[in-house]
Amino acid sequence: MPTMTPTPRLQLHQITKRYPGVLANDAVSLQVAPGSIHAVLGENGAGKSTLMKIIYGVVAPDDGVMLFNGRPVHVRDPQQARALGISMVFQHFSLFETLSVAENVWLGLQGALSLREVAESIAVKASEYGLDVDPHRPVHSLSVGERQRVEIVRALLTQPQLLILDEPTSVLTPQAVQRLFGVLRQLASEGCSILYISHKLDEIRALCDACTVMRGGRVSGVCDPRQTSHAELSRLMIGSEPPALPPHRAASGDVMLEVRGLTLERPSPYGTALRDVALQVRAGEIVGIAGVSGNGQSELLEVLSGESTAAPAGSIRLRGEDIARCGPVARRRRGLHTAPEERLGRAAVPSLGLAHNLLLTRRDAVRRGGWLDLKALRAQAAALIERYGVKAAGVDAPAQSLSGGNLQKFIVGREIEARPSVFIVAQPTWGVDVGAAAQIRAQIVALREAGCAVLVFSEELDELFELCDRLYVMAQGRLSPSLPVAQATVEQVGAWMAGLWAQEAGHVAA
Ligand SMILES: Nc1ncnc2c1ncn2[C@@H]1O[C@H](COP(=O)(O)OP(=O)(O)OP(=O)(O)O)[C@@H](O)[C@H]1O
Repeated sequence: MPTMTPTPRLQLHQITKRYPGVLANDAVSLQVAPGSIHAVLGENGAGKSTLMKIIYGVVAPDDGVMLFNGRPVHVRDPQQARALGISMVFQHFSLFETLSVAENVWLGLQGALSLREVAESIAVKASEYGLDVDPHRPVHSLSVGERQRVEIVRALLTQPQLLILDEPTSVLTPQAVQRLFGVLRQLASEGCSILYISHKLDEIRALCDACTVMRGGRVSGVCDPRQTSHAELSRLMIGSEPPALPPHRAASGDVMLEVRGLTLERPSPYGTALRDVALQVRAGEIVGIAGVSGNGQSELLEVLSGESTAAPAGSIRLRGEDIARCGPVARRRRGLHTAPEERLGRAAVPSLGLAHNLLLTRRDAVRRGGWLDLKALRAQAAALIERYGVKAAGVDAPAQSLSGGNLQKFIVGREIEARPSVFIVAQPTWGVDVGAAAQIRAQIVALREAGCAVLVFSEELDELFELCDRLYVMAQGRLSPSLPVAQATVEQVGAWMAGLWAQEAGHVAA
């Protein structure tokens, strides 16, 4: 007898995947209808990315069956997945740094088109979906947000029947998120199914028509997110609602970090020049830098962390001392710690164990004469893993074996635990589940309460409004005047993100 429902686009039965020490997927079953936008929700390390990689042929399951359009398939590699009509946008990008956007995409298409044709189709696709991507830019010059747009355009170019997105909006602005949702709804209405991994419950409820929740490698629930409240989703995922932030304390202290007259030519032809940037961060306050990525944030972050020492002498002061020409080690010695936005590569050595990754910025286990106290180092890593709820096979688990959110918790924790007097962090809760995000924010607030001066770069306005006492907005290499969060509105900050603060003379607060 013919069935009333259409053949599912994707069916997974009892998919199991073991890694040393963890059962990443434990008999997972999941079904996605044609044209459905299906959310996969779960705390960090729940097994979402592993499951998606199995569907896309990056990881082979130990057990289980996959059907695509009703037919059993064994997807051996991503090339075969794409041939079937499955495309994926990864959480960690897979672009070659030294190549241009078009060259990267062209490589993936295996010579089906000329490079010029690829560049043209990228430009067409990008403008069709309102994604700002220049095919000729070299990838190394792109910010994280820009790279993500490239990945999305690249996936769309393959005309997928099933598109997998692993936290696609984590670095997009609110406007760009809305545009992306428009794109995804359009794709779905054309019959393309979408698997959508996200930690943002509001997005899932606004976008998705089905939701599979995972916990500890298993499916812990299936629901219609449009009919499920924020609190219920939270509970399904982490067993409770995330705690609210402790209240703000009023007084702030001395100026700890001061930037004045910071003008800097662009470090590469595609970088952003900094123009007369000025900011202050006082002890006991959290100051945010809002703005769309690619507007000079990475350049500012580099000169603040000491990764670049190109800032003019006297333009960056720590407690009044000129540190513009100090490297990162000298800055850390003076109490300034930075957690950059790119976790794998800049903040962690992917192949190195977690304990050894502590050594990148922490010297607590280094004894006189450079002797390394391995026992102390491992104990330090173990304590961090425990305190921040990092899911990892142990202190020697290589950084690259951690799920995105868990590595994030480890790195942010590593810097917070250093008890810095000035802490600079970019996208502190990128890819982190709601429970862990609340925990990281609470730790940042605790740092402030202990008198630390905190500077947070984030593209998430909600996060900045929740965390910060004051905000600056960055646009085209310039920094707006500072704005107390209590007086700021999303609309105003949005307008400032387009560089429009100059027109609001008189509105400026100190
Ligand atoms: N290559 C690997 N080697 C060893 N363990 C791995 C590997 N990849 C993933 N794991 C482990 O499998 C588990 C599931 O990880 P996965 O990346 O699928 O989680 P996730 O739900 O996507 O998390 P997140 O939200 O943080 O991205 C984690 O405990 C992780 O440490």
